[in-house]
Amino acid sequence: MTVGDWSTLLSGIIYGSECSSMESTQDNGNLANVRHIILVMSGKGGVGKSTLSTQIALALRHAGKRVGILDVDLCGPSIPRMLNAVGKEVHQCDSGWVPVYVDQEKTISLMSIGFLLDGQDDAVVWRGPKKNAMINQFINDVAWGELDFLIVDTPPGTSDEHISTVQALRPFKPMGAVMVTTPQAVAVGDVRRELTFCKKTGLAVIGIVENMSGFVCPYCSECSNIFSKGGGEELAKYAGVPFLGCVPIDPLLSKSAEEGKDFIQEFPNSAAYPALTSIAKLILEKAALTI
Ligand SMILES: Nc1ncnc2c1ncn2[C@@H]1O[C@H](COP(=O)(O)OP(=O)(O)OP(=O)(O)O)[C@@H](O)[C@H]1O
Ligand code: SF4
Repeated sequence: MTVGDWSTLLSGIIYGSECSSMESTQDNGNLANVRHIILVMSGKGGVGKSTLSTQIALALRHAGKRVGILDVDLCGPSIPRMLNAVGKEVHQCDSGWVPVYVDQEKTISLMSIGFLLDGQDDAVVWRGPKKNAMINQFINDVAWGELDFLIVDTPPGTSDEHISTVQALRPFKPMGAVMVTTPQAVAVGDVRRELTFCKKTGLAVIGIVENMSGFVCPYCSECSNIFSKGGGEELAKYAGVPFLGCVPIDPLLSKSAEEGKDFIQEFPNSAAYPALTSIAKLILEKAALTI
């Protein structure tokens, strides 16, 4: 299926000439100039994959990197809202779709099915083959231009979307997956299954993040472990993969996600800031090793 076929199927794509600076190397495709591809995954829904994808991207961007985000959560695309990009339009050029630039400097770009739907209440009610075709289009036909990092936000579980994403990315040798869990045993169990998925599909695991790991009181800085603590670190030890850190529950983080604010820039003194920037730093160190 060609780009043109999809553009008649889905509204919201504008034909334009915005991509003069982003022509891809014809031989290698649109990901030719993307240095590191990172998937953000979890066996469980609602654990903070999109939040972490967004914040890791912002932290890498504030570290001076060019970053793209690909939202392959077809049924629940939440990143446009988190980056204040709802209602923006995807354009089309000779080499494919031009992603939406979130900032004026064009250092952070985003592609999401959210940009292709008529309205915010539209639902994607597709069977596997159509979802797979869409994911292949997202991976092969978005003209990302030069990026240091492409962060791929995935839906929960180990479904068709995951298999298609990993298969389509394989030729581009992704750096690996960041696994997100919450501290509870049920979430940790689901992430254990996700680790098995990575093993079976040959996807490296960059490390595990424990999100919503305690609540730091803004008044006295006391940490209450609302959902228990330590499940992520234990799982990392058990699986023999790096533990990337604990991100606490931070009301400023959820408020920023709701309002599309740049949390990393606006709240450097908040509870979640040190953990998020430390995760980005670990990713940068790991990327330096794999250049
Ligand atoms: N550390 C945190 N502190 C406070 N709120 C958080 C934190 N992490 C995530 N949230 C909030 O939890 C909710 C779910 O997060 P998010 O949408 O990122 O999860 P998800 O795993 O991507 O969900 P889905 O499985 O639906 O894709 C959001 O409202 C988000 O703002
Ligand atoms: S953590 Fe401390 S300041 Fe916060 S509500 Fe409890 S007692 Fe009060």
